Amino acid sequence: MTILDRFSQKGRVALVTGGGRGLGFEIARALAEAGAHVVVTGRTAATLDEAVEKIAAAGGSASAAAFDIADRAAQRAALAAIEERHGRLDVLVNNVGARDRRPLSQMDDEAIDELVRTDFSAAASLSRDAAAIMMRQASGRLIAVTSIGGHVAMPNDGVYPAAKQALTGLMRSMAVEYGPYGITSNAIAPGWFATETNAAMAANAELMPFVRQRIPVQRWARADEIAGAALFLASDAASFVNGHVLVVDGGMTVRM
Ligand SMILES: NC(=O)c1ccc[n+]([C@@H]2O[C@H](COP(=O)([O-])OP(=O)(O)OC[C@H]3O[C@@H](n4cnc5c(N)ncnc54)[C@H](O)[C@@H]3O)[C@@H](O)[C@H]2O)c1
Ligand SMILES: O=C(O)[C@H](O)[C@@H](O)[C@H](O)[C@H](O)CO
Repeated sequence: MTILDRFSQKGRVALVTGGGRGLGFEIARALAEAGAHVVVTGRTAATLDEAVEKIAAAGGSASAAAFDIADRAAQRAALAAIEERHGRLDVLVNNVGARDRRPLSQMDDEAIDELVRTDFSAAASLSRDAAAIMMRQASGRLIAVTSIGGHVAMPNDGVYPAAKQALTGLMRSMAVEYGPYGITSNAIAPGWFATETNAAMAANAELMPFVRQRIPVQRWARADEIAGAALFLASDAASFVNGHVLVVDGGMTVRM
């Protein structure tokens, strides 16, 4: 077996939440290109169908499951369908993350709860139920897409960084709890990526002096620059990497 073989996802089944667009789509595309069957989830069936078509057109294998990530019954149904159809689940990427760019002082109780439910609690229940399948196989990969938000905080960004840090803490607990069962848990913490959701900010020329000053590589990341980190953590090449946060931010958080 060569080192490149250790990156292969052949014969594996992966579930990528929020895989219809943005970073989730790039992660799904990479896992499929490496040989996995990838199930992408999200709320909009048409977006997911388009993602599945793109992956299939490139020779990959994918299917879609449309549901709100916070809907626990729908989560369980999606996992049951994967078990029934494929008999296994090798990789879970908790990529869904809602954004609420408001200071805490402007967020009411419902807004706080909703953000935590979507960005943290949904990943906790889905990971628990996915890990139950992975424990029966004695192998699996749990990957959380967190953020540099929380390592550092932006003004007017009240709760999102806290939800992402909660997800980081969960990843570490899972690394300890599930490590004995052959399941690794890791996080990817992206910096500033020019995905659809950031399109207006990425196109804003007034922000570029800040970007050049704060990000050592002096630019926004392309969405596909997340893919290598995800494939690595999902692969046998990362078999002894457990409980790690892989920061992908062009050096933004290490700059004084
Ligand atoms: N783009 C960045 O710069 C950046 C930086 C750090 C972290 N992140 C994180 O990376 C992840 C992907 O970000 P992105 O830029 O691709 O954003 P995005 O908004 O395009 O992706 C989020 C995905 O999750 C889905 N989603 C959101 N709420 C959902 C819900 N309640 N139920 C089901 N699906 C839901 C969206 O439809 C979308 O497919 C997020 O967790 C985000 O917090 C992004
Ligand atoms: O943690 C995050 O999700 C990121 O920081 C993103 O929100 C953006 O890249 C940044 O805020 C600039 O728009």
